[in-house]
Amino acid sequence: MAQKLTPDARRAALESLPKWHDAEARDAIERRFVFKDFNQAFAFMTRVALVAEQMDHHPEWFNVYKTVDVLLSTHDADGLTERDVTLARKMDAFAAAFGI
Ligand SMILES: C[C@H](O)[C@H](O)[C@H]1CNC2=NC(N)=NC(=O)C2=N1
Repeated sequence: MAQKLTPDARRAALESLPKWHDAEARDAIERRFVFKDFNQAFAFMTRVALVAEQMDHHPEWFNVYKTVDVLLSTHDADGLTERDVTLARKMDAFAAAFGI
């Protein structure tokens, strides 16, 4: 089972994920993605969904029109693990393909 990141590992992970920030009141990280339109936002979500299934690791997210708010945390560990960092990197790569 995935282990929670130590404070040092957590700090290093966040430094390597400059577009993400600590969540309020949870051991989790968050990022807001704002796309050109809903079509691109949902295309992004579709691609992420397929990878999440492959990883068996799923985001907590909220979509309104072209905005996708994402929170990543590992429920089984009740906190941030390497799986969240991996998924964040994949999400950043997908978003970069849409120019954000
Ligand atoms: C049964 C299933 O493998 C587990 O519930 C998986 C599913 N997706 C998950 N996603 C996240 N974010 N955290 C988990 O602990 C987790 N566990």
